[in-house]
Amino acid sequence: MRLGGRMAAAIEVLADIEARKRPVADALKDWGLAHRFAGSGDRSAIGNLVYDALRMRLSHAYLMQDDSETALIYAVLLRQWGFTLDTLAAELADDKFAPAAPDLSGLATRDLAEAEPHVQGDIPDWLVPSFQSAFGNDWLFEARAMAERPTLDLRANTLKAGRDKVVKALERAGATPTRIARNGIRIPAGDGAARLPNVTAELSFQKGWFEVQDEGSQIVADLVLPQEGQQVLDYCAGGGGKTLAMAAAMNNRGQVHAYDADRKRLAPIIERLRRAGTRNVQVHDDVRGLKALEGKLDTVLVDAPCTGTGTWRRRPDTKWKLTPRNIEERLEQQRDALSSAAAYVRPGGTLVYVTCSVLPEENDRQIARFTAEHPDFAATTSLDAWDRLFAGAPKPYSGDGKGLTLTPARTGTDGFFFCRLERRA
Ligand SMILES: C[S@@+](CC[C@H](N)C(=O)[O-])C[C@H]1O[C@@H](n2cnc3c(N)ncnc32)[C@H](O)[C@@H]1O
Repeated sequence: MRLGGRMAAAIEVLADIEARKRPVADALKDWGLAHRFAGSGDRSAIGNLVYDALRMRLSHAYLMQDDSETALIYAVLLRQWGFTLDTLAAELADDKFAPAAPDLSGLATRDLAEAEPHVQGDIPDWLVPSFQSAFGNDWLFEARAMAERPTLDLRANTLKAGRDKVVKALERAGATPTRIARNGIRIPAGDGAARLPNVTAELSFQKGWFEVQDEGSQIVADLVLPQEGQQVLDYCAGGGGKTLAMAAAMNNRGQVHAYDADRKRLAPIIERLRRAGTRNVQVHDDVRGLKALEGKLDTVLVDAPCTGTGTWRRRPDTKWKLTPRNIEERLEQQRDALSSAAAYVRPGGTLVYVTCSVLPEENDRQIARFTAEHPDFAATTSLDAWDRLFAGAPKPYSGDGKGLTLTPARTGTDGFFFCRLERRA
């Protein structure tokens, strides 16, 4: 397919997402199934157009004075993919599938600096106060970085292979060590139609040498500081991203109990543990199986259900679907998960709270509420652990050194919040 056909396909997919309120991945997959002539390069270029359009939907619409799918896709090419009006016109000149160009004059005449701040930052207007509260004067800079394409991050599984070995195995894909996480590997996002390599098809992946995991997720798993021989509970284990990282950090010694209230989310963990060569993880899909652990564990991690604002780069559609009610629901779920999980921490043990959100409601304020309701727990500093583990690395946001917030702009990762609490002995 040429560019015009890819643009037309992206417009069709965007319209489908809007009309049927569908997840992007589902809409793209269906388009691929209905258009089997499209090759993998076409499909990933169409995916890039769709995701890029969603990341910067508001600012594109403002400059184009038009929020139609066609206007958004033209804006992607002219604002994000490096085309000029002339090079784009030349590229589409004899392409019969190219969608008719909308009015493009606004790109030259309108000034984004005159738009409302939330339009400049490509975030919903009602979230501006939360962003201001989280980042102060940096909020717009932070919001903009959340509208960029993310890198593909991997974690070397030290039970099977060191980072250097994985970097070498993935040299062709442009893999390099990450800046902060000690076992992290990064593959650049690429520009325009560039396709990310399918790393899970690599033999080294099948052999368990690495996992796909954002660097921020690796960092927070490291900050849990799981020690060899300890008893750890991953109370919201999901598919096991952090379970696997902690089990490897513990060098297969001690025990990680992995539990999730949702069996379907937990299911992939079995195959992942097998591939990774992990031998110190016990998976629980029934909370009754945790009864004997009450008050006994050294460390309990609550990687809480959250709005996922920290992952907007990867799932930009969720940015526009989020409602205040969703936040309220998540706050309740977080509160439940935290107070249930706290029961498993031994006196003198540690409770760790993590979200992949940057909203203070879900982070510092949730911790303040928890400690007010549970006076036997106190938040402790984590900045010293950060300095010890990641000396010389950029630092996360932190008002008091206790709650740490990672962001695309600050740490070059997805957005994450981390806070360690100690239970009085
Ligand atoms: C952010 S995800 C976990 C991601 C996972 N830790 C990882 O690193 O891949 C949050 C998980 O919490 C689970 N969850 C929500 N409420 C829970 C509760 N009250 N008890 C246990 N798990 C819960 C959800 O099913 C979901 O899988």
